[in-house]
Amino acid sequence: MARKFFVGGNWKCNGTAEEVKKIVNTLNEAQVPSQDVVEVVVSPPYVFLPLVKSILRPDFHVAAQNCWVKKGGAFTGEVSAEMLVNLDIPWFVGDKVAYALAQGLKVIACVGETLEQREAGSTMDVVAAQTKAIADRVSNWSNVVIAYEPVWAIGTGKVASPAQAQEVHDELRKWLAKNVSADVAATTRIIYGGSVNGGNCKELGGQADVDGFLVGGASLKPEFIDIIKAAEVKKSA
Ligand SMILES: O=C(CO)COP(=O)(O)O
Repeated sequence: MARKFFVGGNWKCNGTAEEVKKIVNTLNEAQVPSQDVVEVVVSPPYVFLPLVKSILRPDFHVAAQNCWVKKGGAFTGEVSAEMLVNLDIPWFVGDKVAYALAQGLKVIACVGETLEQREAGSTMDVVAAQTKAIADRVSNWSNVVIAYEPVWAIGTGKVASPAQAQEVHDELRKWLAKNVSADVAATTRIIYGGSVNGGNCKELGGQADVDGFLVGGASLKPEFIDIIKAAEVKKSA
């Protein structure tokens, strides 16, 4: 079974209500490949989640950025995973993966090495250890997308080369085959994150084991549409 391309836009801590409406308008007006070809998820800051959910085109979905790790209660400022489920927020991106998964949210789980770890040659050990920590908590792999996100490439403008991304994604898939199952390895989307933009997305997306992207800075700009369209490179692959 072919893996459907996945493009996540992680808005992090950005935007005013007006800016958010403008981004959503741009997304809503865009001509992009159909849902059969690409799955698109955007994660606005919490305060904008209901707004974005109410105005975003129905073929795109929203993700919450992180959640509280227990049931609700007297925890100032926290938002529990149960509240997200109650509001029909389907996706989650952040580091509280175990709790989000336990509540039935679909998660984008992030792994990746620092520059020091890459230079020391320990990328795969680091990625394997982080993936194991996630795998230990997953019972339903269809709810998981793994983002390999080298820390040194996040928000730096220093993107991994297509060969670097492919090498790590390939190794990560082999890890899944050995430690989880051949089926999970074949079907789990492994997406690349770290300074993806409209200029580098096609070459990265053309790599056999790059199943999409987790995009930060460029997801706030119109070039996010080009990144979504990079899904088309898989058609000719
Ligand atoms: O961290 C990221 C997405 O979660 C990547 O961010 P940038 O695309 O800004 O490097």
